[in-house]
Amino acid sequence: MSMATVTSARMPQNRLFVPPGVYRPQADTWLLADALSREELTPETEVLEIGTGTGAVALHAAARGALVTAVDVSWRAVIAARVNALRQRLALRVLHGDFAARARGQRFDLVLSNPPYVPSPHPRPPTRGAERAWDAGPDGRVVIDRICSDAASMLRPGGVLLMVHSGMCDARATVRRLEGSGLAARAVACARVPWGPVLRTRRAWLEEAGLARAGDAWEELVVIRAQHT
Ligand SMILES: C[S@@+](CC[C@H](N)C(=O)[O-])C[C@H]1O[C@@H](n2cnc3c(N)ncnc32)[C@H](O)[C@@H]1O
Repeated sequence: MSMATVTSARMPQNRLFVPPGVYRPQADTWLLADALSREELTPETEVLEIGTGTGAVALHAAARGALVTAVDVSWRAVIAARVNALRQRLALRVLHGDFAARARGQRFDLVLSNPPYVPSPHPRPPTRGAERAWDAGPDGRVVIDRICSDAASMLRPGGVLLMVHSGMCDARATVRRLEGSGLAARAVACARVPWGPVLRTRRAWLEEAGLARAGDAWEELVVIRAQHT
């Protein structure tokens, strides 16, 4: 597994429309995009991006010719992704809603996600507001666990899930869960990034919850790749 230098070199970030309340693409976005760059895509490859935000990663796949569907619970994100697709003249189907409801009954060759993964003192993730992009319950795994549970049914045989999340929310548990549903899973990339403002404001709670040690200032991001056998 390589420790990546995360760059936005492959992504036209300056051309992205990022309205207030929509997740601004950052290190985790680029790490997922880098992992995506290593996957083979053809015009027949059907891709689903769960939690598309601005559509940055989905558009990266669309620019390589894949047939891409993106889904997000946030209407603002849906509109941003549609605007960004129009601006870049790329075909992208953007659906509003929870991924499980919108992907039900469909199978994809590639499922991508940079889901909410920040541990939060609140027992349940928020149902509205910008925090929906990062807050994921006390262990940071509420959405990750749901994606793990649904991965096998969303993928075609041979299909691949690429999911990025924080080392703080137990990447090994993700690998175990995915393997438990019959997928071959491993970490394929990681990057160390400085704590952002959300983690910094939660320092006392994270330390008390045993998710961080005093003085921690760097977070490890991990991309898990899981293949349907
Ligand atoms: C960390 S942001 C990632 C955005 C974008 N993919 C990126 O990497 O820049 C997570 C996104 O997931 C969306 N989201 C959260 N829960 C979701 C769910 N259950 N179904 C679909 N989208 C969800 C949020 O609204 C947010 O846009």
